[in-house]
Amino acid sequence: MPSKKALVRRPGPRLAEGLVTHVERTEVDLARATEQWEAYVEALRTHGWETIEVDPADDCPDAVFVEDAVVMYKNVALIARPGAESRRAETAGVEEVVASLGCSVNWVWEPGTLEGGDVLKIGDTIYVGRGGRTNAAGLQQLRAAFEPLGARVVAVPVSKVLHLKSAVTALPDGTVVGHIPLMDTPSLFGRFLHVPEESGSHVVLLGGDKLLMAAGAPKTAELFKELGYTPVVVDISEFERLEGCVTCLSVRLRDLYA
Ligand SMILES: NC(=O)NCCC[C@H](N)C(=O)O
Repeated sequence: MPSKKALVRRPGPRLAEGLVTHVERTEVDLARATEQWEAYVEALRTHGWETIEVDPADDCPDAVFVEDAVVMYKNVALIARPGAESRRAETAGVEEVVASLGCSVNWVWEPGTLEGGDVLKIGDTIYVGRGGRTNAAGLQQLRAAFEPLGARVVAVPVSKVLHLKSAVTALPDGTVVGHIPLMDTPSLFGRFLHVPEESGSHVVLLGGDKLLMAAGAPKTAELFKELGYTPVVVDISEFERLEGCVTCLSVRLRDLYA
């Protein structure tokens, strides 16, 4: 039965120490980030999502980017093993919540590494970025967990951005949207639409024609409007300083069994 729950995790006191890899470090304003996070959560709620707060992991500066800790497919949660060692302690709290929601739980094991930001699901096709945070063993373990359940896993090289979903996400009709300069191999995606801004590549499907997007992509929002979608815009500029995007601040649970 379709469910509309979303995991979120409040920004912790050490947010400003979060990792940066492909961007220069700039100062993060924690108070402003917290306001932006609250508005993000409110946007999910306004569009019918019941939000569930995962317990804080205050020693982990990047814990707010909760999508990296788990990958959901059907009722199965694959607990990630972050490629960034400083993020490994984030997964325990997420595991507890998905187990309490009745998910079947599976894990990525050493030597595998995998972060949820590298996983883009479009129906039963699961694109997995092989890049700085997800290695070949992690990818293979995801295949072993999900292919027997009916998924088709497509590996995608990622070298220019942090995660696959820093470069591409998908519209409700399955069209992949991305900003070509950030992509290694646009030709891997069957139906692809280039968008004019980097953060225009990031959409969270809220249901129906509603697309949650960052305020930093006004031209892309216009393009999506012309295609019949309704952008729901949130300012996440403090998270963008740490290479975060709208997708990484939540995990939507759409196929809970219970
Ligand atoms: N899925 C995502 O896009 N996650 C963003 C993670 C940003 C964090 N500063 C990191 O480098 O791990």
